[in-house]
Amino acid sequence: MMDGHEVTVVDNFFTGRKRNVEHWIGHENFELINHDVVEPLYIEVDQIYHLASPASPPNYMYNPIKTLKTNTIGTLNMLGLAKRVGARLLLASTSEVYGDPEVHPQSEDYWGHVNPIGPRACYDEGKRVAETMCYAYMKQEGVEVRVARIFNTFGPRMHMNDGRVVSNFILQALQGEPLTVYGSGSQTRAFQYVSDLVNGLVALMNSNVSSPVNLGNPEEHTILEFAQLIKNLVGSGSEIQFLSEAQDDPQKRKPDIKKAKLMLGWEPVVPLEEGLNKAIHYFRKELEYQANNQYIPKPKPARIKKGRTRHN
Ligand SMILES: O=c1ccn([C@@H]2O[C@H](COP(=O)(O)OP(=O)(O)O[C@H]3OC[C@@H](O)[C@H](O)[C@H]3O)[C@@H](O)[C@H]2O)c(=O)[nH]1
Repeated sequence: MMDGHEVTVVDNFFTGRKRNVEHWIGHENFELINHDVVEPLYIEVDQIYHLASPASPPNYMYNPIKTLKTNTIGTLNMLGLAKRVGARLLLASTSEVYGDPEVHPQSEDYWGHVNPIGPRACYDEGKRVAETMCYAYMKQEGVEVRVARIFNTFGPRMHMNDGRVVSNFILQALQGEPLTVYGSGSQTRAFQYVSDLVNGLVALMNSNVSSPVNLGNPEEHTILEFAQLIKNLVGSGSEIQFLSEAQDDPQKRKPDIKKAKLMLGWEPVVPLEEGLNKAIHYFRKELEYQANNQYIPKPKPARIKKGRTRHN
């Protein structure tokens, strides 16, 4: 919008919130539509960032059929829209297409190791078939597609109840509650800050690279190291609590970003601690906001019917 583009945001608010975009409402280049991409959408656009789908494991597992519909029917609808209006479509795919990887770090030519009937399948397989659909539309219909395989990302405006590890640990540390580590904590992840991802998505959309590109920060940590880091940054006395391991949890994950560096001239620039401090600041404010804006329903006073005076 700041570059002069007109932006239409389409959201069904399943995991998104109007508060996240309220500062744009009224801007001449901004429009917000409450719509679910599982239903067809008729608008005129020249670029489509197809970001729909819950991305947090507890959210996408909450209603796996809906997750599948969003990633299959929703993707078909967005590709149909792209075909009709001649728009370019960028699919937000995921590092989860690599499943519990047997290759480390993961580069784009790795086909992945996914359990097609496990609890994560609605998302992993949903995104895999969404990629397949993109390339079918590209080959058969000439639709221009871009595919970003997004690795773990965090930042301000994540939902408090998102359920992913960064928001969970920060909120737990801020509230003095135990940091919940699933399994031994030896599994690894690499976290990128949201502004790096946004820059990568825009660079990919405007590039001529139609094959999949990893977007992530390659700095890898174990989840236990990560819990300790967040505890220190918050200055929290919270304990670390070990809970049972999540089923099919990928044991290691780290992006190989050579392709993004070479073909997009992109790489993450926000250091982990700087990004985490921004997220911590945001969640501190959110907790204050929540404490001051609790909606406490007041019981309605009983309606007393005016009695009629009976005259005999
Ligand atoms: O409270 C928690 C939450 C999570 N974890 C662990 O932390 C690791 C990261 O878990 P998250 O839920 O944040 O995210 P995951 O890496 O499992 O999945 C994510 O991967 C990449 C994206 O495409 C997706 O948005 C998301 O599915 C996992 O090993 C998980 O078991 C905890 O130890 N404690």
